Amino acid sequence: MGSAFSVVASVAILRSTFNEMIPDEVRGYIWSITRRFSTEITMVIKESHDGSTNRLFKAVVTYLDGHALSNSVLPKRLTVGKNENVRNFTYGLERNSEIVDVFQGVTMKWKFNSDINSTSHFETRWYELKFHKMHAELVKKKYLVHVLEMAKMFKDRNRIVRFHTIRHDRWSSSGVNLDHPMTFGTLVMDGDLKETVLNDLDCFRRGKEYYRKIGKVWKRGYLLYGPPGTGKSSLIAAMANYMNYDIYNLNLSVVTSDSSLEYLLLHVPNRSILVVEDIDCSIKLQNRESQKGDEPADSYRGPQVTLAGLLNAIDGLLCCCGDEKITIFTTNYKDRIDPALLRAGRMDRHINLSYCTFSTFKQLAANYLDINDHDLYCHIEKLMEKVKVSPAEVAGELMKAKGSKTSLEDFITYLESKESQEEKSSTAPPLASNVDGNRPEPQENGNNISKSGVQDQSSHTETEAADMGNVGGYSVKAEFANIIKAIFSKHGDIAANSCLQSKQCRSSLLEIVCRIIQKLQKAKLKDLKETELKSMLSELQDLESMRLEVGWLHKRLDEIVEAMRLFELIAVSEKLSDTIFSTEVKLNCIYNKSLVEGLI
Ligand SMILES: Nc1ncnc2c1ncn2[C@@H]1O[C@H](COP(=O)(O)OP(=O)(O)OP(=O)(O)O)[C@@H](O)[C@H]1O
Repeated sequence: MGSAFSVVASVAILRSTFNEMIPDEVRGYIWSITRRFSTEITMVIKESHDGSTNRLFKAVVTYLDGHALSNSVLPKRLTVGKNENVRNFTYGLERNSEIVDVFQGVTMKWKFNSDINSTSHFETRWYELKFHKMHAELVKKKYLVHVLEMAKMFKDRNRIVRFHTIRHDRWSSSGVNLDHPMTFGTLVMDGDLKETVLNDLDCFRRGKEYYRKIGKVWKRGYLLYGPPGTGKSSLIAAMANYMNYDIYNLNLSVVTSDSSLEYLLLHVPNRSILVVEDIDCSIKLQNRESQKGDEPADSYRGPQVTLAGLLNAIDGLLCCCGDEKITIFTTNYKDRIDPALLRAGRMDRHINLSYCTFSTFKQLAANYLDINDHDLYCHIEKLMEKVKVSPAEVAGELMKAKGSKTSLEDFITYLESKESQEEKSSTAPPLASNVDGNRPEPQENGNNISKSGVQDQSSHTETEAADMGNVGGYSVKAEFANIIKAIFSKHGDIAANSCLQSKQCRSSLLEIVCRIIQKLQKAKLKDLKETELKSMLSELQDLESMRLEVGWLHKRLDEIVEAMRLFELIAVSEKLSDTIFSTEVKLNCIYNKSLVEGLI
């Protein structure tokens, strides 16, 4: 111990003697010689660069906090804090402290420095990055980019989702922290619906290159539908937390004009979720002209947004401005929504959230009561086959009492009283059942619920699949399931060799093929427009560049184009020769036939 002290003391004496005795210029020269033989390079990353804030400096702060300070041996001193808008504690280096990061097996030494100007008291801060000079290319080309990318990821992960509302036709300036506890861990869903939604979101998040490649705006639209209390708002919160996107709540009833709506939508930033709740109610707006006519001019206080305005604003925004945006519409009455709003490209996925099944009840009981099984479950299961009950109702009942047995008993009483109420109402004369007005019962599957009110579990599963079908492991809209089956049986799995790896992305490609087939199925040659054909052909080219085997469809489209041209020629020709006449007879066959005959 004593000898260690004497070594340190001698070094200190030597250093001060060196500094005092040797003039500045000579010292500088000696250091420059030493540096020449040094194997290390030092990069200095200052807080400001070329007179403006240095993005790299900010990224280093976040990177070291999120990566190096959590993965390496901690320095002896570090700073720690927690700001309002972040989820976790944030750590940083203290002045003059160092930390080592390892990237692709190479050691990167970071040091934080700061200096306070004695007159202006202005603090200058900078980081030093030291590495062996043989790794200079690695640092320049890869490591710094890695720091920037990781910092962005850590920042996104740590930020709290914010909720924005509208005030005077503008988004509230910074919104409020959402801090909603609902996650995909606590949200209960039937069957593999949760997994399907998660896969869809993952695929979307990773889809930047894919969307760019196929020339589409990077956006996704979801329609959540189902009776009240089945988890539509909860799913939105879970999605926002999962994606870490802010929510922009578009309450159409407070927007005063179509142009304000356009402005609002244009100012939804990237990586956000735009939510329009109860879209069926908002869509009544399209009739405001007629409402105005029925009422005195000054009594009309209704919203000023039209359906056309909404469609334009959504398409305008999504087609040209911004990236990575999700739009969600919710409704209790899917059949009341104008089909224009639901068409593919606007709402890509229709997700049906329905009444509780016994399986979802068990998930809720596990969440709320910490139990996985109970003697009373058998009785509950039988009752739930007869009584429709929403997750919100189950949650409400399970929260009432403390003990699990009491809770379950109370829940049974609740189900029994619902059952007897439903029996009474189903035996009541028709007039009596209409006494409460003519608002139909909300749809759980896009169809009216059966009169007896008994939840038919099998039809529930069937109709749920009506929105998300599964063919050969591909999750596609059920309306496309039969088309895909027909394609696969004639041409095999045309997506098997696609350059896209995930089934979810391949499913989206298959849906594009189905959409083309569907258009052809509906159209006759005389109705087809050249522009439509061109857009189908360019979609096919995109699909082929993704190595989808659609040559057979391409060939048919070429034939149709050819037939169209010939027919136009005939139509303009004044002199019909015999040959042309016989061609026309042939063409007329195509003209009146299904355009997909023999194709699949
Ligand atoms: N699927 C679910 N998983 C877990 N909890 C749920 C679920 N659905 C509903 N709940 C519980 O019920 C409450 C109300 O549900 P939520 O507001 O999400 O339903 P909703 O479908 O949006 O209803 P509404 O159509 O009336 O707006 C939630 O706060 C949550 O506690």
